[in-house]
Amino acid sequence: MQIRRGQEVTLHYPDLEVPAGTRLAVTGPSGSGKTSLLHVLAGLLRPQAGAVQVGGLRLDRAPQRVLDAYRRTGVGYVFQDFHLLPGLSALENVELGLRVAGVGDARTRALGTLRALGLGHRLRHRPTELSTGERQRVAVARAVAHRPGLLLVDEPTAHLDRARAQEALSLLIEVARELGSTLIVVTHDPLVAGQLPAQLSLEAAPGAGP
Ligand SMILES: Nc1ncnc2c1ncn2[C@@H]1O[C@H](COP(=O)(O)OP(=O)(O)OP(=O)(O)O)[C@@H](O)[C@H]1O
Repeated sequence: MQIRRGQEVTLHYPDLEVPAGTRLAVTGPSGSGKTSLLHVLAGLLRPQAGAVQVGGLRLDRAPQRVLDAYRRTGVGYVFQDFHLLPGLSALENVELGLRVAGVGDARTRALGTLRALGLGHRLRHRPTELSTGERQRVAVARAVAHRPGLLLVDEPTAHLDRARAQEALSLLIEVARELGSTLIVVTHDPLVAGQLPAQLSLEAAPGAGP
C-alpha cells in the first residue's frame, strides 16, 4: 500500500495480513507513517495505491458513505491527545460517541462503560477537571462503548509515567480481549511493543522525518 502525504512524502507499507483478534504493535521512526496507517485503517484516509481490507470491506474503494458508516460503527480510535470535547462531561463525551454510532440507549451504555473502566466517580467532570490518566480512560471508554471490531490506539503511553503507562496498556489489552476486538497500537516505547504478541516495524520514509 502507498499513501501520499502533502507534495513530498509518499509512504510505502509492506503487505501484511492481520487475523481478527490479533494484538499488534506498530513501531518505527518518527515520520515513518505509523499514524497515517491508523488513519487508513480508520477510514479517514485513502491510499493512492494498493488494497486495504478489513473484514469483507475494501477500504480503498468503498463508497464514502460506506466508509463513514464503517468508521462510526466498526472502529474505536484512541487519539494520542485524546480529542475529548472540552465543553462536555466525561459521560456526555462517551454518550455522544454512541449516538454517532447509532447505538440505542446511549446514556445507559455510556454509564456502564465508564463505570467498568473505573470512572464512576468522574462522570460529570469535564476533561480539564480530570488527570491525564483519567482523560485517557474516558477516551478509551468512548472508543470501545459501541463495541467495535477494530480498536486503534495512537501512542497510549506518551503522556504517562511508567506505572500509569503499564496500567493503560493492560487496560487496552483487557478491553480488546473482552470485546474480541483486533487491537492495533502505535508506539515508540519498546516496553509497550514488547507486550503485544505481533509486531509491524515500519522503515523511515524517504524524504520524511528530521
Ligand atoms: N496531513 C498531512 N499533510 C501532509 N503531510 C502529512 C500529514 N500528516 C502526516 N504527514 C507527513 O507524513 C509523514 C508520516 O507522518 P505520520 O504522522 O504518519 O508518521 P509517524 O510515524 O506517526 O510519526 P510520529 O512518530 O512522529 O508521530 C510525515 O513526514 C508527516 O510530516
